[in-house]
Amino acid sequence: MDATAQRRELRQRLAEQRRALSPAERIAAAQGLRRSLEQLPEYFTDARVAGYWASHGELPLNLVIPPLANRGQQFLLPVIGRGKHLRFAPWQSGDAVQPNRHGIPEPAAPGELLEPFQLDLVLVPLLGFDRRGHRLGHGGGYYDRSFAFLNEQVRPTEPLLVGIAYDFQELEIVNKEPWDVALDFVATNRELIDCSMSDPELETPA
Ligand SMILES: Nc1nc2c(c(=O)[nH]1)N(C=O)[C@@H](CNc1ccc(C(=O)N[C@@H](CCC(=O)O)C(=O)O)cc1)CN2
Ligand SMILES: Nc1ncnc2c1ncn2[C@@H]1O[C@H](COP(=O)(O)OP(=O)(O)OP(=O)(O)O)[C@@H](O)[C@H]1O
Repeated sequence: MDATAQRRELRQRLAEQRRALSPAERIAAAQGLRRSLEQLPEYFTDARVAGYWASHGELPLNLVIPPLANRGQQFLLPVIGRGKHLRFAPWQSGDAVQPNRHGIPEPAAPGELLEPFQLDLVLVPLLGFDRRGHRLGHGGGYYDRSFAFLNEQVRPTEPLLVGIAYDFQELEIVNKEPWDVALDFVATNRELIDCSMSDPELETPA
């Protein structure tokens, strides 16, 4: 099996595993995720926090989003733009949404669209991750394209990228492609992982 077929099979296995969770497991995970994010000071202080509308069995952010508004922080959802670039629209509970081309809700009539560099903290959806912060997504390359500018900067910087995942989405090694943008942290239902602290032994030789 070639590398592309392997990646496809891995994506399928991870997506199925996620979809097979019971409602009780999903609720428990959402509570665990909130506790993990509460370990991250930026979650309490950053002015502009982007997330996602959970679909395909993704870990729900519904316990993570409401406290932001209470603290006066802005929450934003991704909007698919031209050339597979993401922009981000402020969204509050009750604001109208409409499905994008993948069937995922996005703000229907955004008053304002922010560019990725204008964000402070981004909660990034993913299918698989490793402790170095390498990420396996749905294969659309949306996040890699939109945050490619971070690869020319010393990390961590703003925006801070925090992958959001169930613990079983952790992989030993996610092979890095040249265009991949690494995550600074991963927050799971069990822990907050600081990817800059990852064991250098895990680094693949150049
Ligand atoms: N909740 C959420 N919103 C998001 C993302 C995400 O991963 N999760 N994205 C992250 O990039 C962007 C949308 N990208 C997506 C890319 C592919 C698929 C998808 O369903 N792909 C199919 C296979 C490809 C296809 O035929 O479209 C699949 O995985 O079954 C969904 C979203 C922006 N919004
Ligand atoms: N900065 C970039 N410029 C041009 N093409 C890119 C860039 N980043 C990614 N791509 C393209 O997007 C495709 C998908 O990339 P990849 O498999 O890493 O997506 P992903 O991170 O899994 O998806 P997503 O970010 O949507 O969740 C790649 O085949 C690559 O050609």
